[in-house]
Amino acid sequence: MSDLPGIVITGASGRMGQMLIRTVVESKGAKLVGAVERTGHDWIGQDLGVAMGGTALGVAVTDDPLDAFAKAQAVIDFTTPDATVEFAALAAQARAVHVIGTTGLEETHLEKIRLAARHAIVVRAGNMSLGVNLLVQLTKKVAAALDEDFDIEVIEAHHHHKVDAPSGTALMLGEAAAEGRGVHLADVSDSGRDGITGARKRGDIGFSAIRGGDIVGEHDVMFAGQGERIVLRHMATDRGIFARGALKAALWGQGHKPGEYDMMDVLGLS
Ligand SMILES: NC(=O)C1=CN([C@@H]2O[C@H](COP(=O)(O)OP(=O)(O)OC[C@H]3O[C@@H](n4cnc5c(N)ncnc54)[C@H](O)[C@@H]3O)[C@@H](O)[C@H]2O)C=CC1
Ligand SMILES: O=C(O)C1=N[C@H](C(=O)O)C[C@H](O)C1
Repeated sequence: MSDLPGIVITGASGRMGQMLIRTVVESKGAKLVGAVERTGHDWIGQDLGVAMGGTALGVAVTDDPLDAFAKAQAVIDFTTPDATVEFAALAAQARAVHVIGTTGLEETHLEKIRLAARHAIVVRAGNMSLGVNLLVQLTKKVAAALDEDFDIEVIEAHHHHKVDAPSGTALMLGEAAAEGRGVHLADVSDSGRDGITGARKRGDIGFSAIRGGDIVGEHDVMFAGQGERIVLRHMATDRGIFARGALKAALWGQGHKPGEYDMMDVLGLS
């Protein structure tokens, strides 16, 4: 057995789960030691490689997360908010780094993750790609340089399966714009325009969401002024960028102190 860090992937059959499995299996810096799916899923009990339509990987898919986490140094989790909260407590119990990519988390979920992070290393980000994390920094800078004569709009587009809006990335970008302006996003966020909304309020940060087809993830931050517009854009065309970022976070987390970190810490951008 190699002494590379052992990784468990939760939500193994999902769009991100399968991409993460391929990324870990191909990596020279980590080994796959477990795969978790929800109780009742067809893949439970099957060899993961076979379930994915390939050759056996020697890892059986399980619905017992604690048993899987106990064998791992890190858990990479792109599932649902309720599952992620459950996994946060179990990863802390197993002393495994918990990398959270799940979006759509509400304050009640975030509070439970914060509790787990008192005893565990948690790395959480609504987007694990290098490009988006750079875009967050750029957004903060441009927002700080411009005043409220420039209206800020965050426009995102995703595949038709996505269940949450605004996307986790759009919220990161909105937070960065608000921080650049020195305001709280909660005080200026406008995400539900429909009907007679009235004119745009000066200083608001607006969000629009497109859902369609197989769009992996696209984000624009628009600064719209009089006679000119600045648009910062990121386009994801391959989920591998998120999976590689998540694996980097799992390895970075080894040996760090308990606490909640993000990709800015991992990428050295903070
Ligand atoms: N932070 C980032 O860079 C990115 C985040 N995401 C987020 O990751 C999440 C998952 O996205 P997708 O893979 O597209 O969704 P998906 O629906 O394809 O996959 C989710 C998987 O989680 C499984 N699952 C649900 N409850 C479970 C439980 N209790 N135990 C074990 N498995 C469970 C489902 O069966 C499914 O296989 C979403 O919140 C999405 O927004 C997606 C891409 C990048
Ligand atoms: O659900 C997705 O697919 C994605 N979710 C993340 C988000 O909510 O921003 C990241 C990426 O855009 C893909």
